[in-house]
Order: sequence, then structure tokens, then C-alpha cells
Amino acid sequence: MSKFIVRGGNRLTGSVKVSGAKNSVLPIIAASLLGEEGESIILDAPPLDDVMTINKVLESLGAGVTYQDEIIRVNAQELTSCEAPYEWVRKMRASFLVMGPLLARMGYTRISLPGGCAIGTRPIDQHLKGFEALGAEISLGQGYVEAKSNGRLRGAKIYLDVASVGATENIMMAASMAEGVTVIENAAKEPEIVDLANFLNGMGAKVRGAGTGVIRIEGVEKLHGVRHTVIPDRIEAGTYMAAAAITGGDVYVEGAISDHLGPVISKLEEMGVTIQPDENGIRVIADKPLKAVDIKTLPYPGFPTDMQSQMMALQLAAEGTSVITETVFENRFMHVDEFQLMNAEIKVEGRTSIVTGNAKLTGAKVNATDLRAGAALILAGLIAEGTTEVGSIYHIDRGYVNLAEKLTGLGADIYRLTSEEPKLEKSAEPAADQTDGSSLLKVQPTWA
Ligand SMILES: CC(=O)N[C@H]1[C@@H](OP(=O)(O)OP(=O)(O)OC[C@H]2O[C@@H](n3ccc(=O)[nH]c3=O)[C@H](O)[C@@H]2O)O[C@H](CO)[C@@H](O)[C@@H]1O
Ligand SMILES: C=C(OP(=O)(O)O)C(=O)O
Repeated sequence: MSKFIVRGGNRLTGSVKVSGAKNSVLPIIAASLLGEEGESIILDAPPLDDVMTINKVLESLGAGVTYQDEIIRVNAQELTSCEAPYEWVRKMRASFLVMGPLLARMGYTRISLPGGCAIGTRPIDQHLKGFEALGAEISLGQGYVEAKSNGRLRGAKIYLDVASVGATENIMMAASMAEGVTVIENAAKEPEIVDLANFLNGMGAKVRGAGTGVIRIEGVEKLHGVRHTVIPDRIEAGTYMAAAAITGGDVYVEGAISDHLGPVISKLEEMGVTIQPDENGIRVIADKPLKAVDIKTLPYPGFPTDMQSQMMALQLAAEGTSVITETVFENRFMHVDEFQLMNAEIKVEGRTSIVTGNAKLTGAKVNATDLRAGAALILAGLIAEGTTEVGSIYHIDRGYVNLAEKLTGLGADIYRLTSEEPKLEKSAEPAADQTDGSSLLKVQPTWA
């Protein structure tokens, strides 16, 4: 199995460039299916396994997709299939985002229930509630969701019970081609939602209010391809900021947008780290011992759950005891067991972790239990005594471009030990709770 091998002890310095945002490019690629005329050109598309996977989904639907030099070209003028198969969708949750565009454009779609990081049950009830409000008929069976509409979807008012990023995106895309006006209330406000809205508007859609809790979409009859540059990845940026902080380093994170990183910057400052944003990036200087901080994850603009495990690594290095409360996902502390293998002292009580600082971390063989957990273990490895081997790195490859190379460029001692097997296709099995999808629905499926 491929691994990252990290030897701790090096202080990171220099400059690192952030890639395009995974969580922006994936919905944007899905949205490109709406383009009935012309092609979409997506710039700064990061070369991630997730991007390759969603490209495969689009190809399986009949779209023409090319990817070169971080530019994706999608020609979706002719689609030949409305079905996204298990083979691709099981690997990542975001592939479920083709449902909204297919339903809007083709009036029918059949999609396998999604995979992705096993950090909680991750139901899709809010997506389906939105589609039903737009007039779609939904049925479920054998791990697939089927949706059909009798003619065009119809605009509706939809209140989301949780401000779900994916549901907001899926509904926004479907509503873009609906007849009439859709209003999404309690919409997610993440920067990736704004990026998607900008992409859709470039295609000819009329989406207003993205980035606020109320999004208004006036449906149009047809959309066309557009040229669009993906925003920088705020979670990748935050991870390099954390790497600088944990190693007592001085790193310029090129491309990081401080407006997208408000809570991460605040928490690092509370820990005693100096943050100097400018128009091209953020300089992070850690020249004092880190102080303990408490963190609570929340939907944007709250502290991002996708930075929770990386911050836990920092809390281990800080002076004093810190607390993390995870409110977004119910099972996102799997990295705790792995940190403990490195001599960390962490107590989990429900959704809260109590982290004892000043940890004398020692290198160990650990597993990336999910994407961000993998990044966090590498951060811990950067300060651990001896060698840390991080396995299951197919999770990390889903979301970090050239992680070892970028860290090496900053002076870290890390490399990838590559082995032939198992390939991503074979190793990324769906979570146990996703075999027939019934646990994702929160409503009783018709086949139960
Ligand atoms: C590809 C992508 O963009 N992934 C991000 C997206 O995931 P994703 O879009 O899956 O996350 P959501 O915002 O939908 O999930 C937030 C919470 O809402 C719940 N929920 C969601 C949908 C639904 O229909 N019903 C429901 O109850 C989830 O179980 C979770 O507890 O936002 C998450 C929260 O910021 C991030 O961690 C992921 O990195
Ligand atoms: C949870 C994540 O991704 P996904 O939603 O694609 O599983 C993440 O990016 O940390």
C-alpha cells in the first residue's frame, strides 16, 4: 500500500502555492452538464483523484471531457445517458451533484447513492426534498435514487432543515432551468456556493443572493458553456497555514484568500501565530510557543469542519488543554485513535474532544481514516520524534495536490512510498452504512 513517510523535526519556511478548490471544482464540473450550447472551460482545476472521478461520471453520461494543464473542457451539448453508476458515484459524495443538472436538463435521472469520507451518515434527504418541491417524483431502490419530472421543473420556495452545502448546490443547479422562481431559505453560505453561482450565471442563469442564507433563482430555458476560473482551496490553504504554525515556521501561502479563512485565522492568532494577509496570499509566522484554544465547528462563516483534525494536531503541540466540539458531522473524530498511536492524550466525550497539549509525539504507523484526518496525521508527523508512516493515502489524494512535493518545498522531510496495489478503484469501498442507501434518507424507502 502507498504511504507517506514523514520524519519530524524540520521547521517549514518559504512559499507554497494553493491549488484550485476541490469543493468548488466538483459542483462546477457537475454544473457544466447544463450547457446545451458551446463548451465550458474550467481553469485552475486541481489534478485530484476526485476530479478524475467526476470527469469519468460526466463521460459516462455522454459528455466530452478533456483535462490538460489544470484546464477542463466539457462539451455537454449531447448527453447519451441519465444514469450515474455505482462504479463512480460510490467513490465520492460530490458525484451525487450530477443529479440536479440531469434532472433539470433531461427530466429524468438515476443515480447511485454517494460515497465520500465516512465521517457520518451523511443523508441526502434535503437534496431530495428540494427536488420534490421543484416537482420531481423520487423513488428509491437497490442503492439508487430515481427522479423524474413531467415537463420542466417548477420554481418553488424551499426551506432547508440544515444548511447543507451539497443540497444548496444541487437545488441551485436544478432550479436554474426550472420554470419560474425558486427561493432557497437557510441556504449554505460557503465561498464554494458563490463560486458555483458565478459559474451558473456565466452560463446564463439568474442566481442572486449566493453567500447569504437566502438564494433566489429565476429559471431560464437554456444554458450555455462558459469560461471560469476556480477559487483557491481554502482548506488546502488552511492546512499549509497549520503546517507553518505547528513547526514554528514562516511560510507564505500563495493564493490563500483571507476573507475565506476568517475563523482559521482568528484561531491561529489566538494561539499566538502572526498572520499577515496581502492581496496575493497570507504569510504565517509562528515564533512563539502555541497556546491552547477551544474550537467549535459550524457551517460557514463558522469554523470549517474540514479544518478540525488539522487544528487538533496544533492543539496537541500547544501549551495547555484545548477542546474541540464537532457540530457538523457526528463521526469526525476517527483521527483521535491514530493520534493516540503517536502518544497523544485525547479524550472523546460525544461530539467533544479534550486535547492535552505539550504532547511528546512519537512517530508511528498510522492510517488516514479520511481525507483531512490524513492531512492532520502528516502535520503531527512533522513534529513527532522519529518516523511516521501514514497509510490509506488514497483519501489524501482525493483532496491534496502534490502534498509531499509542496511540503518538501518548504523544507519538510516527507516522501511518498508508492506501491502498485491496491488501486483507488479497489480500495475506496463504500462505507458500511451506504450499501443500500436506506440509512441516508431519513425517510422510509419504498423497498424497506
Ligand atoms: C464536496 C464538498 O463540497 N464537500 C463538503 C460539503 O459536504 P456535503 O455537501 O456533503 O456537506 P453538507 O453541508 O451537506 O452536510 C452538513 C450536514 O448536513 C447533514 N445533511 C446534509 C444533506 C442532507 O440532505 N441532509 C443532512 O442531514 C450532513 O449529514 C451533515 O451533518 O460540505 C461539508 C460541510 O462543510 C464539508 O465537510 C465537505 O468537505
Ligand atoms: C469531507 C470532505 O470531502 P467530501 O465531502 O468530498 O467527502 C472534505 O473535503 O474534507
